[in-house]
Amino acid sequence: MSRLLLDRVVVNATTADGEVEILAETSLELTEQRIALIGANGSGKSTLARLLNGLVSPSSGRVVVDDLDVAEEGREVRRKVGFVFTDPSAQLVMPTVLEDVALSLRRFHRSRRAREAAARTVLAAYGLEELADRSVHALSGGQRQLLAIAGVLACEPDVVVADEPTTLLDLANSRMIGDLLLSLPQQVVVCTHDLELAARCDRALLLSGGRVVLDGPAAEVVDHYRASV
Ligand SMILES: Nc1ncnc2c1ncn2[C@@H]1O[C@H](COP(=O)(O)OP(=O)(O)OP(=O)(O)O)[C@@H](O)[C@H]1O
Repeated sequence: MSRLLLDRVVVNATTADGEVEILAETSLELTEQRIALIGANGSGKSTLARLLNGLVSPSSGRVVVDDLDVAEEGREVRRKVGFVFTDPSAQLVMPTVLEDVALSLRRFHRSRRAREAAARTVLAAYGLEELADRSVHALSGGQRQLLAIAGVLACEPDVVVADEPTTLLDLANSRMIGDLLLSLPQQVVVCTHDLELAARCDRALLLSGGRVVLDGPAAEVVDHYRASV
């Protein structure tokens, strides 16, 4: 597993009311395979998740992935840490399913032919091969999220960070995506309101008001959170 380190990280944001703290000073070391970030809307889960691949920068402190400082080696870190958004449309940019996965693979294969062949293999691995020539806009929500995750995994990241990946999905698709994420060999950090999914992780962090207020075995943290709301 990778070692994800937050060393005295603070995140501030500038708003109409001036500078506000959205993540209070946080130091953490994440080495478990499956880690859930839970807590109410606006508690700071996405901010914490986005720090891990440089989508959010700390106002002070350091974020280190293995031995890479995210502020200095963002490009390398983004190769190591794949990010799955709540809304897969944010990461599907090409007209067809095949072209979209092929685009993710441009770092691995120079020729278009090789990229498309590799993309077909990726699609087959996720049961999406029959949709190869379909428009990405003509997929169901579950298919779209599966495709977005396949595109991230095709780049062979060591860590997958997923920000509420099941929020827009129905029950069956949210189970399918949750099961997939938890079955990955990679390290997975998932922000979620799905407490069943969170409880199946190894470790959970409960956030409230921009702070980690509880951190421990996932089932215990989830039980505590359920009892407190
Ligand atoms: N760039 C920003 N500028 C101002 N405020 C921000 C910014 N980013 C986040 N915030 C605020 O910081 C707080 C934490 O936001 P964050 O998105 O991390 O919460 P969250 O726990 O992921 O919420 P949700 O469950 O609703 O997605 C919220 O009050 C949000 O409005």
